[in-house]
Amino acid sequence: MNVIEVKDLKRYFTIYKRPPGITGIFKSMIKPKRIIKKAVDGISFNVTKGEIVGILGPNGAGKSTTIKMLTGILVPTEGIVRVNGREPFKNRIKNAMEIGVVFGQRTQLWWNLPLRESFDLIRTIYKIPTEIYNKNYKIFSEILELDRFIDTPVRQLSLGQRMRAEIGASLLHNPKIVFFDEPTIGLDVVAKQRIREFIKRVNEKSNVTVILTTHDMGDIEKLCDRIIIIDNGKIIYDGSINKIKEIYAKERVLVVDFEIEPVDFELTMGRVIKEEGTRKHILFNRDECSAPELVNYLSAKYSIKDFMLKETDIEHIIGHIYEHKFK
Ligand SMILES: Nc1ncnc2c1ncn2[C@@H]1O[C@H](COP(=O)(O)OP(=O)(O)OP(=O)(O)O)[C@@H](O)[C@H]1O
Repeated sequence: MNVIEVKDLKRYFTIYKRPPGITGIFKSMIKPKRIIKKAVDGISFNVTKGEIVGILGPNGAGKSTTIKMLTGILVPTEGIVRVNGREPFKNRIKNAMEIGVVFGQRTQLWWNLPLRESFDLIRTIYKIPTEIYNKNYKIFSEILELDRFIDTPVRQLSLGQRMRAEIGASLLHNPKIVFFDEPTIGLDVVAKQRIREFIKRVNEKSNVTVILTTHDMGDIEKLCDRIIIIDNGKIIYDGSINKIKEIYAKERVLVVDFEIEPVDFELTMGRVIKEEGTRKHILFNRDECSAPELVNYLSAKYSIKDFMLKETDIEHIIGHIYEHKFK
């Protein structure tokens, strides 16, 4: 069953550009220069109940704009968007009752109130029956350890504590779908793990559909069955992570430590994807050359201290897709 349906969805913004300098100010007063920014430019996808879908893309790709249309915050310029069978921007209140939303950079909690009172307000706003509230709070608190800071004002919470609180808060009313915009941004490794564990558990136990945007490949690998990659407002990949890995399975990375920084470094096979002092990460395709061939080539020209062969990880793969587009 599709809980989200998106068809040829577009959102354009009109931006007024002012030429530089004083003359620019006058010019823009007489005839402002209008530019249409196609933030989301005709995307289509469906999501079925219980899926965890990661929306990925470089900065400015259109991820947040997509989430904002799905949650009813933004009205689309064109196209169809349905969440739980409704158009979110037309049914904002009904929609809000059935979804949970966390924008990593913003808070839905009351800054000056202790967390407990923020939760109480959410219980009242969403009319959550006491029994459900108590049950959810108990489960969430166990994994997210909310009791440790439930009486602390939100403004005094650390980023990790606040994100645990935000994610717990977004699920108190048993939403069918949750939207997380960068839920682990700025968190340390342990806090990230705890949040991922929690999302996974709620998804498995309650079959909640999860849509998340992230730049963190750990979130993607640990959580998502499926990824949608957006670039320039268009979908360039929609499918499983495994499929992407298979496509890129022929690629390997040779990490080479040189004795000294090579002068006029040249490569006739593969390409450098990362440099750290005298260490270079060279990506090559096994169909085009073998690792020994590459090592022989390099050692004939430069002085090599050490080398190591690596599978391409998801971070490299996604970076590659962003740079070259998916074919
Ligand atoms: N209100 C707005 N007015 C004008 N342009 C906007 C507005 N909101 C977004 N944009 C533009 O639309 C494009 C997509 O923005 P969006 O925030 O959706 O990107 P994103 O993929 O979420 O990026 P990031 O990873 O940096 O958060 C960007 O070029 C952005 O500048």
